[in-house]
Amino acid sequence: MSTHIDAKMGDYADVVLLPGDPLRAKYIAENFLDNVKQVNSVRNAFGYTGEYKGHRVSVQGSGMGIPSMSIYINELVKFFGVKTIIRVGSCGAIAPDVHLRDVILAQGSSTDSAVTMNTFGPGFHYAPLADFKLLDTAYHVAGKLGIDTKVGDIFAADRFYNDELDMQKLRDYGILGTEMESAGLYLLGAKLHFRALSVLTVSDLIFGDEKTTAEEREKTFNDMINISLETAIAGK
Ligand SMILES: O=P(O)(O)O[C@H]1O[C@H](CO)[C@@H](O)[C@H]1O
Ligand SMILES: O=c1cc[nH]c(=O)[nH]1
Repeated sequence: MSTHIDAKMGDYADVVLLPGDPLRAKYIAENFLDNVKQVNSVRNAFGYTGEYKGHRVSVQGSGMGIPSMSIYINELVKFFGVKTIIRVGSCGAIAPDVHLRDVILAQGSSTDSAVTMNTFGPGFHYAPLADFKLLDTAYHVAGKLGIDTKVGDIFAADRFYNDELDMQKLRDYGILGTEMESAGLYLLGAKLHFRALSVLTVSDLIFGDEKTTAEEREKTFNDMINISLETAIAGK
């Protein structure tokens, strides 16, 4: 076991879907996986391992924000041998052509988090990127499933509530949407040598009033889940 995960080596598959919401992890395990075993419940950060089309896949809740997510990623990779992590998250739409419930594949993630600067020091601005093969696979898998995806840069915000940020400027520079983890996921992917991708569903509009409910965010983002599971087992 590790500090925040009460499992043993071998309990997790080498590929893990990582939603922020532990109840989304439960929903995925109960509705998409066969032969499911719960492998973590410490702090109610639920983790499960099961089978998708005969292949072992795990799903683990990461909590909100880079600090919480980084704890789970470090422990999954260092103590449980995880090699591929696909975040399945919600996000707010920023770009004008991104609509409620659209699926975004985050090719890169800008951020106002200090993690990149604290890693490299001032004056160097690291560009956190998705694993290209995973991204390419997810894009083509989505096409085969008939699901349209938007691919590009997203913004991993350090704060959910932030009055000081100029969202219009992010829109002007082509940022598709905002969430709170992907830059940290991609930075850790590079550091710890695992494959990383964020697949996101638009849960609300930054420049509009439409939004999904908490229950919808937990239980209805099936396009994102199907793309991610098919990507997880592609080539196996
Ligand atoms: O739906 P999840 O995966 O938690 O992702 C988004 O939702 C949370 C904020 O409501 C943040 O974690 C953000 O990144
Ligand atoms: O982090 C998030 C998630 C969903 N919507 C937002 O605006 N921000």
